[in-house]
Order: sequence, then C-alpha cells, then structure tokens
Amino acid sequence: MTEQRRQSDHDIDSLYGVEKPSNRQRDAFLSGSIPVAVYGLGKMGLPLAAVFAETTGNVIGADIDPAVVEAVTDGDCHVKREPGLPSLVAETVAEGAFTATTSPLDAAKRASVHVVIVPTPITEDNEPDLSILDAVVEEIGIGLERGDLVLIECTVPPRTTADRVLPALEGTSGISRDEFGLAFCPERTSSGQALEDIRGSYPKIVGGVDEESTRAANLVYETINDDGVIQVTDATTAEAVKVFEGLYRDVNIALANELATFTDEFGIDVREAIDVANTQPYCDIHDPGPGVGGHCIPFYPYFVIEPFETGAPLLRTAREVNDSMPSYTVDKLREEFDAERAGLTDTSVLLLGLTYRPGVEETRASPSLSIAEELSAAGADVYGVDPLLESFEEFEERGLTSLSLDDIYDLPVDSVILITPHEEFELIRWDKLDRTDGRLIVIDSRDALDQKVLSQTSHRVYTLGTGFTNDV
Ligand SMILES: NC(=O)C1=CN([C@@H]2O[C@H](COP(=O)(O)OP(=O)(O)OC[C@H]3O[C@@H](n4cnc5c(N)ncnc54)[C@H](O)[C@@H]3O)[C@@H](O)[C@H]2O)C=CC1
Ligand SMILES: CC(=O)N[C@@H]1[C@@H](OP(=O)(O)OP(=O)(O)OC[C@H]2O[C@@H](n3ccc(=O)[nH]c3=O)[C@H](O)[C@@H]2O)O[C@H](C(=O)O)[C@@H](O)[C@@H]1O
Repeated sequence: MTEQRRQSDHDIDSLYGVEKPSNRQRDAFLSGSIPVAVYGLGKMGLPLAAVFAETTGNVIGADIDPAVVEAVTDGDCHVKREPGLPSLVAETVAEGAFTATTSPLDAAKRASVHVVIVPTPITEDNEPDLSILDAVVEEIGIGLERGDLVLIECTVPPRTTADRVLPALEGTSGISRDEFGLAFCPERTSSGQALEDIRGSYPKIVGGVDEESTRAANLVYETINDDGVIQVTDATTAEAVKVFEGLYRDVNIALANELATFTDEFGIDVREAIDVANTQPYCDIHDPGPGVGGHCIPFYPYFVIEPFETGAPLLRTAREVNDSMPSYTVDKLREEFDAERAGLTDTSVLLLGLTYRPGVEETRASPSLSIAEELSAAGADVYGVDPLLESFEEFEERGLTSLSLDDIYDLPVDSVILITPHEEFELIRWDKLDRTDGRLIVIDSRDALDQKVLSQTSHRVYTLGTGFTNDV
C-alpha cells in the first residue's frame, strides 16, 4: 500500500486549474497532499472510501449516522458480505489513511477532492428525491475552496449536476464556476463485488461541467481503476450513461417477464427458448422472475419519466410489467389452490428468500413485500425465511411470520414460493417438507431449485417461465 505513494509534493494541494504537469499532480494525489472526502459510507461509499484511502493515504469519510462513523473509527466494517472490505477498512484506519466524521461540513473544510455517494431515492409519488444530495452539496459549498474538485457518484436524473449542483456550489461558496471542478462520475458497482468493481471490472465514466473538470476527474479515477477511464462530453452525458444502464436492465427484465407469462399458453419452457435465443450475439434477454427489487433498477426509470416533458411509454410499461410480477406469482399459486377448490384462504404459504436478490441484505422494493401482503389479504397464513435478515418488521407488518431455516420442517405448510435463491436453501430437505392433506405445491419463481431432488418427492412444482416441472 505505502509503496504506491510517491515523494510528497507539498506545493500541490488541489487539482482543478493547477498549472503543473499531470504527472506531478498525480504524484501529489498519491502522496496524500490532496485530501479526499467521501460523503456517504454505505454499501457503496465505504468500499469507495477504503480504496481511495489505500491509494492516497488521506481520506475523510463523512456519514450522518453515528453508528457508521463509530464503526469506521474503530476500524470495523459495517457493510457485510463484501470480500476484502473488512481487512481494507481495518488496515487503512489503523494506518491513519482513513478517518470518519459525522459532520460533512468538517470533511468539506479539510478536503480538496469531494466524492458524493449518498442516497438518491424517490418519493411516494415516484418523484426523484434529491434532498440528501442537496444537503451534502450545501455543506461542501460552505467548505469549498478555489482549486477543489467535486465528484458526484450517486445516480441522479440527467442535468442534475449542471443545472442543480453547479449553481448550488457557486451560490453557497461564492466561488465562480471556473475556479472549482465539478464532474459526474457514476458508481457502476454491484453489491457483493464492490472492491473488484471499484478497482476496475469495467471502465469508470467521467463527465465534467468543463474540460478542466473532466481532466481532473480522469486523473483521480485513473489512480484506482485498472480498467481505465472513459471521458465523455459533459456531466449530463455521464448521468445519461448511468441511467441508461439501469433503464436497459429494467426494460430487458420486463421483456423476459412478459415472455414468461406466455409459458402455459405456448405450452413450452420459455426459459429454454430465451437461453437458446441468446446464443446469437445481438440477443441478451434477461431472466424472468417474481419482480424487480433493490433501490436502483426499479427507481432509475422515474429519473427520466418524472422530471422531463418527453413521454416515456416504454419505460412506464416496463415498470408496469415488472410491478405486476409479484401478483402474477401469487396467481400461479392461486390457480393451483382453486383447482382444488380450496382457494388461498386458510392455506399456509412459506416464502423462501425475502431480500431483493441473493447475498445482499437489502429489502427495498423486494417482490416478497407485495407477495406477503397479497397472500395475507387473501386469507393465507404466510411464513418467511431469509438467512440474511435480522429484522423482519416490514414483513410482519404484512402478516408474515418469520422462521429460521431449521423451523420449516415442523410447519404444517401447504405451499412454498421460492422468491430469492439464497445459497443456504440448497440444504433444504424437500422430502421432509410435507403437506397435511394433499400434495405440497412449490412455486419456483427463479428456476433455482434442484429438479432432480424435487422429482424424488410428490410435490407439484411450477417454475415461473417453465411451467410444471414435476407434475407426476
Ligand atoms: N447499492 C448499489 O448497488 C448502488 C448504489 N449506487 C448509488 O449509490 C448511492 C448510495 O447507495 P448505497 O451506498 O447503496 O446506499 P446506503 O443506503 O447503503 O448508504 C448511504 C449512506 O449515506 C449516509 N447518508 C445519508 N444522508 C447523508 C448525508 N446527508 N451526509 C452523509 N452521509 C449521509 C447514510 O447514513 C448511509 O450510511 C445510491 O443512491 C445510488 O444512487 C450506485 C451503484 C450501485
Ligand atoms: C446493470 C447492472 O447490473 N446494474 C447493477 C444493479 O445492481 P442491483 O444490485 O440493483 O442488482 P440487479 O442484478 O440489477 O437486480 C435488480 C433486481 O432485478 C432482478 N433481476 C435481475 C436480473 C434479471 O435478469 N432478472 C431479474 O429479475 C433481481 O432479482 C433484483 O430484484 O444496479 C446497480 C445500481 O446502479 O445501483 C449497478 O451499479 C449494478 O451494476
């Protein structure tokens, strides 16, 4: 770690508009004489701050959550299931390369490079909520100095950096826009592989509000991203790149989900048809499932649908299709119980996997939330297992009773819906799961269950996008 740092170059303490050769600026950045502040130390911000600390030796993390700051200060890693992150946080904190504060203003006054990676959620009305970003930008503006560089990494609607952040920084700091740098440099990382992605699974994108901002941002990210940096025309282009990645994904998943609803009428395994269609290079249909969760993909479409006049019928329709999948999943189960003329009332349903995807302890927009709600409303007894979750409050509010994986064998369960295929579910002993009166109905919404194992049971298994796969 320390061998990366060059001889300290104390007469360079900022990057924007500095009339020094780029290699001298790079050496100064690597020597730690240009302090970096990272605002937001969550799933994305903590690994990012740790990598900058490893690289420059001089990072101040700012997070308004005292528990987060306390953990970092103690060298602890509060973000779970990120390979390599606990040791990197411990090392960089022990080395004095990484400190944390609950005051963004304190960080802003001490840093010359400001990296913002705080939440940019949407409101109940699906409007982008940039209030957290605005708050951080205001603090940075107060602490801003000439030559500073501000890098926005959190996903925002196109035009936010140029039309909202830039004027806010000028207004709060009193410094004119040609005396500090501002660029949009989207975070393209996936939870569970954050360090690998940040260090260069794919290129970093940078787009500045002016050429000098783009140049300075490029210099910063070239020090941490081994796959290189793509400089785009401006900040809005960079914002569009990030949002387009997410929009592509939401629309593509919607196509896969809509195709899956043809399974029974076509009488085919739609998943097989998708896999084979994807064997030619210009087809990449994604996987059908019970819905699209997380705090990114389900929300990015609203960063384009809501703030702009231009119509977005395709984006809206894709959201409707994906948002219909939890009900579609419940309907598959309902059809089964209706066939027995029992309906869902007083049946017991076990939900396997409540987070939005395997291995990530996140439940925002998770399909399991609406599936639990709909089943409870239909009069079913709903149980749920998720080995990643410690709190089930938002599910209990929806009528779900949480269980540990070991408890499921004592349950008088009539049906099981596999929603999120955590690897722990591979240990389930399906032959020990039995229904009191009749055959256990299993809905595999992710095509994740071992059909060989299930074929040795009498369970009726319906796989979303495939149909019945064990209908003896
Ligand atoms: N989670 C993901 O997979 C990805 C997220 N992103 C972007 O990164 C942003 C952050 O995502 P995560 O790290 O997952 O969120 P997170 O919820 O895990 O962490 C956000 C952190 O920001 C802190 N925070 C909130 N308000 C603050 C303020 N005013 N000042 C300082 N810190 C504040 C919170 O205490 C929390 O620790 C997202 O909004 C998204 O735009 C981008 C790519 C991937
Ligand atoms: C294009 C892309 O892969 N973007 C990533 C995505 O990460 P995220 O954690 O949101 O996971 P995801 O794999 O997109 O899954 C989102 C949701 O969609 C579902 N999903 C995903 C892929 C698929 O074929 N079918 C499907 O139903 C998942 O089950 C999940 O509920 O969004 C991140 C983000 O932008 O926040 C981004 O940085 C990540 O690289």
